[in-house]
Amino acid sequence: MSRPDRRPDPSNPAREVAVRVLYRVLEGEAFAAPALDRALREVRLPARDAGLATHIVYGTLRHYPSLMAALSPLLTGETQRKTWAVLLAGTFEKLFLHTPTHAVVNEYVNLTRSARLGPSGLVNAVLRRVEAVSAPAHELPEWLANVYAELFGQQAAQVSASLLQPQPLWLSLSEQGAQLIEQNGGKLLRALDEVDEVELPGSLRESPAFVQGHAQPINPASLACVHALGNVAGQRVLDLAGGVGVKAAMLAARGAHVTSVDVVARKHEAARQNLQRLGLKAEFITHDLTQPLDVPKSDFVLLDAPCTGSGTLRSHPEIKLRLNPEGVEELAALQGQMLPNAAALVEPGGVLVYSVCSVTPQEGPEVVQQFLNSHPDFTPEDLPELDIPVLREGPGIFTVPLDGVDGFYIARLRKRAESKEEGMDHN
Ligand SMILES: C[S@@+](CC[C@H](N)C(=O)[O-])C[C@H]1O[C@@H](n2cnc3c(N)ncnc32)[C@H](O)[C@@H]1O
Repeated sequence: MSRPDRRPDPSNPAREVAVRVLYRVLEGEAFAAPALDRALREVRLPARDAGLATHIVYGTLRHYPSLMAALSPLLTGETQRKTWAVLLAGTFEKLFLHTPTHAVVNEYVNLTRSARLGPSGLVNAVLRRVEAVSAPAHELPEWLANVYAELFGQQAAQVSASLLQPQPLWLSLSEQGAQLIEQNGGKLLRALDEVDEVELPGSLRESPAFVQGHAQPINPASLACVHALGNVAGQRVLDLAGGVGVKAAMLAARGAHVTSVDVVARKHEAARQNLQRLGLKAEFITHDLTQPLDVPKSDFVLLDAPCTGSGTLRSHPEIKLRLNPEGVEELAALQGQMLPNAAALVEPGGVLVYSVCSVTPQEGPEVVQQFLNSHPDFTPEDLPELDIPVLREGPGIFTVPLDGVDGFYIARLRKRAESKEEGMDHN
C-alpha cells in the first residue's frame, strides 16, 4: 500500500521569500533592500512573484505600527519570532492588499507548515480573526512623527503619506541610456535635472541600460548634494564618506578627478566596480574621518556624512522601527567630529558641502551651526537652484520628501580666501 502524501500544499514561493527576509530584518540582522536583493537572486522568482515578495516586505515594514496594533490583542504569551514574521506578512496582505481571508489563511498556514515557522493552528486562528484597528495614519513612532510635524508643519501629513508609497526608480541616464530604456520596454515617466523617474519591465541590474553603463540609480535629493558643489569639471574633488561611490560616480561623470574616502575598505571595491561599469575612474583612500586626513587640500570637498537615514523611510522603512532619539544624538556627535576634519581639507576660497539623508535638526542645521560658531573662516552660501521642493533651515536646506524625493539636509559653505598678506611666505 502506498503511504498517503502528508506534505502540505505548497504556498507561493514569493511569500516564503518575503517572510524569510522580514524575519531577518525584524531581528536586526539585515537591511531590507540588500536582504531582498540577495534572496531574489538566489531564488530567481518570475517577475510577477518577485514583485509580490517586494510588495509584501516593504508594505509590511511601512505599515508595521498598525499591523502590530491589529495583532497584539490577539496574541497572549510568547510567540516565536518566525511566527511573528508570518503573521505580520499575512495581516498586511489581508488588511492592505485586501487578499481574500481564505486565500491569506491558506497560503500562510501552508507556508508555516512547509517551512516549519511555528504553530500553524495559531496562524490559522489569528489570520482568520485579525481586523484593522484605528492607528495613527503616519505609521511612525511618536517621537519621529513629531520631528516630521515640526519640520514640515501643515505638509507633514502629506509627507508621511508619501513615505508609505513605493519608492520610484530614479536613474541618471546618458542619452543612449534613455534610448535603451525605451527600446527595451521601459518608460521615462518624469524628467528632473539630470535624473529621470523610470519604469522598467524587469530588474534594473539585468536591463541593457544598466549593464552597458548608461544608467546610475540616484535619488534627486542625493543628486542635489552633487549639484550643490557647482561646476566641478576638470577639478579635484574630495568625496568624504564616499561609501559605495554613488556621488563619486556622478562627480566623475561631470569630469571631476575624484578621491573618495571611507572608513570601510570593502565599499571601495563596490565603488570601483560600479565606476568601471560606467566607464569612469576615481582614487580611493581608507581612513577614519574622525581623525585628520593628510592629503593635499582641494577647492571642492563633499562630506556626505553617515546619518540615521530618517529622510529615506520610503526606501528604508525599517529605519523607523530601529531608530530612537539616542541614536540621533550619537550620529550628530559623529558628524560633529567629522565636519572640522573635512573643513581642514578645503583650500582657501574653496567650497565645502555637508549633507545627510536625514530630517532631524540635530544632524543637519545644528551640526552645521555649531561648526560655523567655531570656524568663522567659513560662510554659508545659497545652493544653486534645484527643481525639487526645499525648505530653508539655518545655514542650509532640507529637501522635502514628497513625490519619491528623499529628505536630505544640505549646506554649502565657502572658506574665506586668504588675503595676500595672510598668504605671503614670511620666511
Ligand atoms: C551616507 S553614506 C555615504 C554614501 C556615499 N557618499 C554615496 O553617495 O554613495 C556614509 C558613509 O560614511 C562612512 N563612514 C562612517 N563612519 C565613518 C568614519 N568615521 N570615517 C569615514 N567614513 C565613515 C560609511 O561607511 C558610509 O559609507
